[in-house]
Amino acid sequence: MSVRPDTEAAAQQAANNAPHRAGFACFVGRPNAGKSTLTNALVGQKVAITSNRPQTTRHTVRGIVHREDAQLILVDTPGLHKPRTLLGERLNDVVRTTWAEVDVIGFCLPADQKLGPGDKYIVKELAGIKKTPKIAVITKTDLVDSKQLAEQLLAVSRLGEELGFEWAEIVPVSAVKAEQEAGRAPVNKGGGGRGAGQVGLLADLIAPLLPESPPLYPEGDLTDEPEMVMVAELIREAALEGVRDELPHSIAVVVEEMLPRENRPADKPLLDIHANVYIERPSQKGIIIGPKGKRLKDVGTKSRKHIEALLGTPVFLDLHVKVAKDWQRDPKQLRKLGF
Ligand SMILES: Nc1nc2c(ncn2[C@@H]2O[C@H](COP(=O)(O)OP(=O)(O)OP(=O)(O)O)[C@@H](O)[C@H]2O)c(=O)[nH]1
Repeated sequence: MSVRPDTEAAAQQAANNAPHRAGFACFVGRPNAGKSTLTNALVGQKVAITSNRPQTTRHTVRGIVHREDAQLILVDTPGLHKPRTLLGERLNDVVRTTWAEVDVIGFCLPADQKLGPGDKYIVKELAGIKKTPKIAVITKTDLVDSKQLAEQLLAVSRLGEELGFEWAEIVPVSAVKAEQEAGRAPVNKGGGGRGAGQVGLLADLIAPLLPESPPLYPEGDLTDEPEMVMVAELIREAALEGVRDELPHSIAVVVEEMLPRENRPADKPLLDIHANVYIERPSQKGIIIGPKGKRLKDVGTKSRKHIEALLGTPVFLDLHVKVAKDWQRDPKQLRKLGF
């Protein structure tokens, strides 16, 4: 008999005897650091909104990783940044409140970007949150060679020392590699995903840092974000694609209504979704709608596909573009738009 099965059996035995753990973790880092992509890779399904534009994550979206030994609830926060508007200030408050409440904080630093003032600003703020264990996650490792990666690992370790604390762990990951491996070894369900992407390893390292607790969510739940908010985020993500640089921060989406279409045969259900895309100025309307309405139509087609995948039902999506004048600066409008 080979040694390996015995070792595996022993590990399994230990896992069976170990107390179950459950708790919250959040990923922080500069915009575009790869936080949402990492959340999705850990959960194994698209729950957080990703885009190659900074600051796309506005709502706190939780992804839930179910494992034999632990349940990890991931809270995805917006990036911390210098506030220029009322919205910016509120977002930063959300971030700090989240940090103080979670069991583990993962600081994400892209492997291909020099550790800069933005990262130092965030880590300095993190150093102030003494009791929460902090893990440094070097993301996007597929974009660099081993020498560059080693330098980044050293840089982040030194930054911790400079600021007077020690990282609980420093882990390099690649969500892209993990995704490529996903077909062979899913991370969710525990046990899989220990390949070159190292996303499963990250979950292994976070799990022991969580408090002893039975699962907090039923197995199979991947997120507790209300469906309407998730749907709105999927539409906003599609609306952000390919628009001019100044526009992303001006787009908000509110789902007004989600109702099953009446008198449909039981095997052919249809969900009617009415949503408004809000922009700040009338001049932005043309950009969103596009020539002969083509852009808006594309936004509808694209987001509908994602929504149908999320909800598991065919959808009729009715999109309207509305102007909410200077909504980012107006407290009343912000409340109405869900901030
Ligand atoms: N090559 C590579 N690209 C990645 C990886 N992870 C994320 N990206 C890309 O990096 C960009 C930003 O990723 P996000 O996950 O949206 O980043 P974020 O930190 O959530 O961004 P904000 O929501 O703006 O804070 C996207 O274009 C991703 O496709 C990775 O492991 N490898």
